[in-house]
Amino acid sequence: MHGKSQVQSSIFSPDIGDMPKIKTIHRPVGKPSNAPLNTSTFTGIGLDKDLVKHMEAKLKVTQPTIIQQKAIPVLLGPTRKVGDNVPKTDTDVIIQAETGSGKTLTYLLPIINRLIESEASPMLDLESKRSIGTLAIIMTPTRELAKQILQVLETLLSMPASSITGKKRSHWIVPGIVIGGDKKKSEKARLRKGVNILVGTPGRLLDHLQNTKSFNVQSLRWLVLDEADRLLELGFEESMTAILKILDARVKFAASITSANDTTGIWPKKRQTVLCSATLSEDVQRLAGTSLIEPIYISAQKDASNKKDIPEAALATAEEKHTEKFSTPEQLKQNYVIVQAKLRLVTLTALLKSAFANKIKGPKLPKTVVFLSSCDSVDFHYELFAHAGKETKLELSHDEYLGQRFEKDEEEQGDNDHERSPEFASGANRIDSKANRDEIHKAKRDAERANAKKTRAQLSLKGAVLPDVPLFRLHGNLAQGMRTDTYFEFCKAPSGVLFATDVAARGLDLPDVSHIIQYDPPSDLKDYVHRVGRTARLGRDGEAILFLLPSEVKYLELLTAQGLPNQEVSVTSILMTLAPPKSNEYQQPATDIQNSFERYNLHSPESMAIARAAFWAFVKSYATHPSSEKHIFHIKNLHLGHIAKSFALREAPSDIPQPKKKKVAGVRPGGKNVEDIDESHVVRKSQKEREKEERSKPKIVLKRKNDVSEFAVGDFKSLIGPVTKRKKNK
Ligand SMILES: Nc1ncnc2c1ncn2[C@@H]1O[C@H](COP(=O)(O)OP(=O)(O)OP(=O)(O)O)[C@@H](O)[C@H]1O
Repeated sequence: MHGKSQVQSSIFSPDIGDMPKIKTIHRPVGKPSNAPLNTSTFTGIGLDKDLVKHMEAKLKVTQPTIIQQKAIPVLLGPTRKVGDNVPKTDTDVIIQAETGSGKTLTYLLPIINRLIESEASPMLDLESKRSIGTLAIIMTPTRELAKQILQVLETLLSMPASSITGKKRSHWIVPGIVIGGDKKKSEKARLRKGVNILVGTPGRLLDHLQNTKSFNVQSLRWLVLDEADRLLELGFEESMTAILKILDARVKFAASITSANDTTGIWPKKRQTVLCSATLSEDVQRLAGTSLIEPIYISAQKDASNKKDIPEAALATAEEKHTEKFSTPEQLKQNYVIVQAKLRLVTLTALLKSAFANKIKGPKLPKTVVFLSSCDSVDFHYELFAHAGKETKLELSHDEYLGQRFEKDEEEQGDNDHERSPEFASGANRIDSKANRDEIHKAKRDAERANAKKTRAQLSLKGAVLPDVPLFRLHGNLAQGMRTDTYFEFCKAPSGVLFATDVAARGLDLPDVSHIIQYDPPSDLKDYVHRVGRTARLGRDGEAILFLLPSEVKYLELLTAQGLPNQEVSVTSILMTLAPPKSNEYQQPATDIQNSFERYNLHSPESMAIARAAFWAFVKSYATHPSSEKHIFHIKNLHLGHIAKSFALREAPSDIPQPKKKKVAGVRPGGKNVEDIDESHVVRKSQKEREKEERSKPKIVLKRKNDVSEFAVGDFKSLIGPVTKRKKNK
């Protein structure tokens, strides 16, 4: 693209005409549905007094939420005898509750409670405590979620001495973590010493089960699958099947342990498996196959399901009418906006600008997560918002720009050196050789790149587009250290924008997120629920908005069928926020923003390369929507020239990037583990396809139909599939 003169087209074109009218669910913002109840206490539902006191002091958690009230007594086991609904023996449990309703404490508290309860048992002497190995494993789909759970676990286990016995409680319970990206050697050493409650991601956990001899799981009593539907889905199937097989073979329960046997009666007699997610339904049993034994299903949903909100017409089949629908927090405001591709980028900018301009004066600072479909797109938007607007004004092609800059630099240099250099004084340097010019150019570009790399290695940046707003990014291609640090930094930040892939969609408890922007719709409907669930947590307010292209408007039907409420916001009302005070003129400011973004791309080969890679990643991830959504998301429906505009490119790039990934500071070179698979790279199947497949399989596995990796695609034709040619009449 460089060097070619490019046509700068307007982003505003005549009205796109009438849109099909889709019936959506209008639900007024309701009372918080995932907040703690004021009618119950933790001791009332059977938890140890010391543990409750400690939790109140450390986590400021005083009253249980609905799911905690329902599930904790069951998980505390039959010996506690709290409530009438506790089964007589420990059974497997499926827990389903809205995002941000405290599911982590729901399963952690009973496990810790049962461990500290048993510590007085003479059967569990100090020696056996040490040698007993891993008693609980908690599996999660992402490393950040594993770290978050470990943090909560460590906090809960830092209990002071008991007020009754004077002894320090829970000190013998050792928590630990095994995740991809961390050093295996140090994990091995910790496992050798003994980790009683282990949090991990499937790939690394399997690695240790296969290769770390000292990893003792013989006494395992709890296996928790957090975000279970995701773990039982595509991408994790091989690891999960292998893990369960190994655990089943190695866990020999009480028979192998003489001193710490089950006479205490406090721990489950055999392994208890707990599945947990906001998007689980009873049919997950079918996915989990033989790994669950007669599980009981505990849901936080009200008995009258939210199906009553769903227009009858949206429930297509009798089967669907009886299927549990997903639910989102009642206090969450959910909007959508239909935006033409050319206007996407300026609309996103307007939305962010207005959120930060208006709210910054309010009592609470805004904190926003923008979900994108690929790592490259995250990098592009992060870089763009961090650096655009700082460049010199430019209406030229890249080569013209460099040429002009060279002249300018020379003049500046000439001015500066005028007194010192006779050559400059005589103007001899102006007719410098081309070789010399190229050398200066190269040196300048190298310096620019070195600078850019330096800033990119930072965890957050501030740009000119959203002044004073720290910008973050999170995706699976970042180096692990940077991923972890960014996650913790964004948690701590009082305000900011996080550009992220679905790596941030599940389970992350990012404090005080006020806005969610789904700039690219998710490739799995369940992820819609998880993405919006990063806000409106634990009874707090929150707002989410979904961007749709005019050709994607039927996606609203899918949301409606799932009982997900949505209200339209017009694109004009968003762009209008760019207009100067007391004016309705928004087209010029929007055009200026678009132009400044395009100039930024033109200003260096590196920014251009990032934009082009993001463009192609977008197109490729578009191809990964499941077949049931192909009538909505099909590449044939995309106007590539307009999509290019949304990446601040003046034309759609004609070439597809080479398989070798560009090197960007902080980005991990090559090598993906299972848990790094970005959602965008996986072709998902429809519910029906999965069910059909599962019926024919006894096991946990779901086979990946077609893994479209970021670079697995050769050309545009291969993305849109085979085209049948008509035979020519001879
Ligand atoms: N009863 C409670 N009272 C106050 N705060 C709570 C309570 N239970 C949990 N929390 C806090 O609420 C936040 C959300 O909890 P958690 O991350 O477990 O939600 P979740 O249901 O697992 O969400 P997701 O489905 O998104 O994973 C955490 O910060 C947690 O400490």
